[in-house]
Amino acid sequence: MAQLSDDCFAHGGRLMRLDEALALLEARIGTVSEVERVALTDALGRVLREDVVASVSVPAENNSAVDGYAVHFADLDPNAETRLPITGRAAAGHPLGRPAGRGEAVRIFTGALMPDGPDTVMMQEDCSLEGDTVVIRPGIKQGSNRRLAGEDVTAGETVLHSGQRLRPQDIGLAAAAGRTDLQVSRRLRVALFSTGDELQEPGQAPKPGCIYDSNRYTVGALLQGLGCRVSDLGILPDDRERVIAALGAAAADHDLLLTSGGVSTGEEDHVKAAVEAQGQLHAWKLAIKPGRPIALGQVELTPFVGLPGNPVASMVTFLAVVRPMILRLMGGQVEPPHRFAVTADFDHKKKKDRREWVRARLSLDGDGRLVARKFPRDGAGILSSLVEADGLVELPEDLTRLEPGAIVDFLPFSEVTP
Ligand SMILES: Nc1nc2c(c(=O)[nH]1)N[C@H]1C(S)=C(S)[C@@H](COP(=O)(O)OP(=O)(O)OC[C@H]3O[C@@H](n4cnc5c(N)ncnc54)[C@H](O)[C@@H]3O)O[C@H]1N2
Ligand code: MOO
Repeated sequence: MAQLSDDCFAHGGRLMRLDEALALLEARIGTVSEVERVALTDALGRVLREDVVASVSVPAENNSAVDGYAVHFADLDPNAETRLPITGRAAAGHPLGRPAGRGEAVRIFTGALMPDGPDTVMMQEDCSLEGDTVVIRPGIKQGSNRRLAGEDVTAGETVLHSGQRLRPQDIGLAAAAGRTDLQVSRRLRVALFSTGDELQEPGQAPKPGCIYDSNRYTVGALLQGLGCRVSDLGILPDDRERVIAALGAAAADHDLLLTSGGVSTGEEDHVKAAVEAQGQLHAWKLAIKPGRPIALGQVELTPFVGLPGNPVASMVTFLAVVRPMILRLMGGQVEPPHRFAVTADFDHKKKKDRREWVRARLSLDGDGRLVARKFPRDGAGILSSLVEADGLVELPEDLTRLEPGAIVDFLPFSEVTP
């Protein structure tokens, strides 16, 4: 289960660009090798670990796309009404059972097998009936309203690729292609802790100077959204021996250890010492805002990530760094999430060489353009700003000044959270 080489996160200590951090992680983190077979009903969100080849064509045979009448196009008068006798009936799952010859019209329903012979289907709204005769207006094209065998999927075609995270439509296509189960990465086992003497469990009577632990809930939910099996190991006490024991025990049966808090200076931090006692720890300073300090390391050969304690920093750093890392561990394709061009309605000054994300809400302006409005309070501790926002305006490293009206990249939360 070793996904790491020894001391793989070593880095010089200077401010690191996000691209550099991601490239380093990509180079040094491997994929958890174990896979499992799951029923299609359990496959949502899992990372596919096989190519799926269709065993059948979809549709398997030519069928009708509408309710109407199947006819031979050659029987239709291009300039005048055509009258044809209705000689049979084909419904979905109930084929005509014989070829239909020239001069016949077969009553047909959506999804019904096209009888041998007819090549065109007249929609019933475009016909009228005179007893058992259908009256067809001129003007239809040959082959209309017919779905051809294999027009969706051809037998033997690869319809899904190893590394995809399975969405509802992917699972539907696997079913259409004849599959009942899929080979996926086994769930990643992630141990999640919070650290900090000021933290209390929600529900406890509030103590002076304390706050309720929110990061463990935000990060736990992000992990669940990625399909991880999360071991919620609570708030770590400020007791070095217990932290060493807790991290050591978790390393034995988890693929990733995740904490939040205590990564900036680390003086009072037993987590740092506990990781170092059993592996290595490297404090990275990323050229990003919010976020910046992040600790990467390993306990034995299990990767360890210490997220910054500030709630906004912890979620944003998770999305920017830990999410791609988890996708990689799961064997998923790590493609950058889609950003969308929107108009900024705010001005913003920023430091050069730093990637910044501004929490923003989208609305339509009078001209129908999508406009990103900045959330007024932008501290790294303002968790409500993430709740109010639809996503993040992403400002690149080389930008120093943003003027209202500028076109910016918008990263909706829906691209990176469940
Ligand atoms: N002298 C310096 N001070 C700070 C620096 C720095 O470089 N030099 N960096 C700042 C930045 S940026 C951040 S982010 C924080 C990171 O601090 P830590 O990761 O060490 O986190 P803590 O000090 O433990 O906590 C920071 C803040 O977040 C609150 N917190 C922590 N855990 C949770 C939790 N589970 N749920 C909710 N809130 C949490 C904690 O109470 C603190 O208010 O450091 C800056 N300072
Ligand atoms: O990581 Mo810190 O948020 O920039 O406060």
